[in-house]
Amino acid sequence: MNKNITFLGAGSAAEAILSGIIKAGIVERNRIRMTNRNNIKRREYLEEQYQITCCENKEKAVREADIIILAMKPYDLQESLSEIKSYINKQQLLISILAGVSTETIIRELNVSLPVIRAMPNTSAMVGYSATALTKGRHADREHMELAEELFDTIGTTTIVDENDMHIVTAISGSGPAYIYYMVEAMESAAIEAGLDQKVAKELITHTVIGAGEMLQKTGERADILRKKITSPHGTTEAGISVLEKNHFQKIMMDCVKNAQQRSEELGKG
Ligand SMILES: NC(=O)C1=CN([C@@H]2O[C@H](COP(=O)(O)OP(=O)(O)OC[C@H]3O[C@@H](n4cnc5c(N)ncnc54)[C@H](OP(=O)(O)O)[C@@H]3O)[C@@H](O)[C@H]2O)C=CC1
Ligand SMILES: O=C(O)[C@@H]1CCC=N1
Repeated sequence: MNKNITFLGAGSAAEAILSGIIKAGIVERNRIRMTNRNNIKRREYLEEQYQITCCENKEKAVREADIIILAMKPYDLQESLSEIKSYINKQQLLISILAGVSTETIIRELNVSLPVIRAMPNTSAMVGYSATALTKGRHADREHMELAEELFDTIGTTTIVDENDMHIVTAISGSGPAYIYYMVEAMESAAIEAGLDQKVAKELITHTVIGAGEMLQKTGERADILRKKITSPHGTTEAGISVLEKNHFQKIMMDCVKNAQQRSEELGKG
């Protein structure tokens, strides 16, 4: 990809994407720039770790970019856009990964008919497994979307969705890895409490999660069917699941997703 890419924001989401892009080798390192608000140590770490250019000067980084990736927190958006507003031009593509924030909000804040793509990746980008959802703003065309797909395909899968669906998408695949990690934390605690070595527990649980994911993908079976195949009558799985059922685990998970979705909606309102 013969494009200069500038990240505005150098936190965990930006690093996950950066790391995936670099591993894929789709963009030369000297074409990638990263800026943040003021954390110099973070910029030094990223420069050393990835051999890219990190800078404080946003003007040069933005003016020379073909693709600008917004990766700051939603509440830092206004300040960030006001800093770069005068350096942006319509030939550039702006990709926002901000939870909740619509393409219209960005277009309005910039007051320019700029192509904007909204993306919701997740941190599994770091290992090439992001499930990224993409949607385009009103000034973006097919070519812009294809460019965004080309970029995000290097860090996992891409799915085009309606912008109205971005809140629920953020709740399931943006935040989703955290729910899995939370469950893994509890499984590890139970294993250690039962006397299992921590390393052994981690190894077994990690492969269990990977295996379950692969089963969902490769068999194409519904989750409830796969679950039932493990649940022998009067067996251990039934005993375990009965506690989840008694404690309304599925309702809790649904509430968890709904709350995340609502939070995305709130973030979008500013
Ligand atoms: N974490 C995740 O799993 C995912 C996050 N997202 C989205 O990505 C965004 C970033 O999240 P995350 O990486 O977790 O957050 P972090 O807090 O880790 O990073 C935020 C970054 O934004 C920088 N920043 C703040 N203000 C400005 C500014 N004015 N100009 C340039 N950079 C600025 C910060 O710099 P400094 O440190 O100097 O203050 C920091 O590098 C959020 O909008 C989130 O919704 C999307 C998908 C997944
Ligand atoms: O927690 C957040 O707000 C971000 C968006 C999706 C994942 N992390």
